Amino acid sequence: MTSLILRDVHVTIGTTPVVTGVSLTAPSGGRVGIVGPNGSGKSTLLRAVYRHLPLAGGSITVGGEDLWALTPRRAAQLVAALPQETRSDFDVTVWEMAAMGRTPHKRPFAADTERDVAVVADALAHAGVAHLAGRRFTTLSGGERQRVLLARALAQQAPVLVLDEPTNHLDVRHQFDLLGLVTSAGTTVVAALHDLNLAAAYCDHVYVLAAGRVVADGPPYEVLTPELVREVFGVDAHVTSVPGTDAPHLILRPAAGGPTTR
Ligand SMILES: Nc1ncnc2c1ncn2[C@@H]1O[C@H](COP(=O)(O)OP(=O)(O)OP(=O)(O)O)[C@@H](O)[C@H]1O
Repeated sequence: MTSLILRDVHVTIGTTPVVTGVSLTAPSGGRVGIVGPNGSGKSTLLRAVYRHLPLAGGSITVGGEDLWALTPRRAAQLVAALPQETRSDFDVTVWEMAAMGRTPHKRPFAADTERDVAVVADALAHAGVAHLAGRRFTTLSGGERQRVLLARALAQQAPVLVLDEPTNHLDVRHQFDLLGLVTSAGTTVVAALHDLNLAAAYCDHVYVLAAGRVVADGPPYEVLTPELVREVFGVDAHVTSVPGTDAPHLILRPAAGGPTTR
């Protein structure tokens, strides 16, 4: 089991500081949500965690190891990602796309072992896309692609899973299926989510980003208050609870008196 700890992380794009001093802890097996308005830096932060963007300051440790000091192969053994956008012009089959998740566990150009084949088959089945295994990835719908990319991430068998808007493109049932699947496996999960109710239902800790900084964090019922939602998102929220749980449920509506801007 593996924790993920970000300390005072800064990420700069070009000359623009986009993430400015974010500290975040995902304990081993924890389910951490990142919410925040468009452009608040969620994807940029997660890109630093799956090493697509370098740190301009701070540190990220995975299971106590300095993520940015690891080889790419070792880092990919520890952190798997479902990014928000992935090139969709890969002319590969669904099976081949999911099998890419095995790369960090294999020698270059090595053939798949029986175990690789079993892991890929299992990942496709869990993501609900085993029936698509022979299809070209480019011919899939947006939601089908998303689930195949989830299968690729699952096949990676990393103890930390980073999800950037994983429910984009998914119908409601598949939203529940995906989040239920990734949050029930004991994996450490960090997910950027736009849907506050999904964040509340599936995460045990939520970080709220605004303008590249954490403005609040804690259990969803402590953090996702009407005051915070109004302040950060500029909308009104009525908070109820999901029966039988301590997860808040937000009924959102346009702010009385018009939108506020940040
Ligand atoms: N390659 C880039 N070049 C210039 N600016 C960028 C680049 N990538 C991101 N940004 C800017 O950085 C800021 C944060 O973007 P980011 O994608 O991290 O936000 P986000 O919180 O994930 O937003 P969203 O909810 O819209 O997905 C935005 O203002 C964005 O325009």
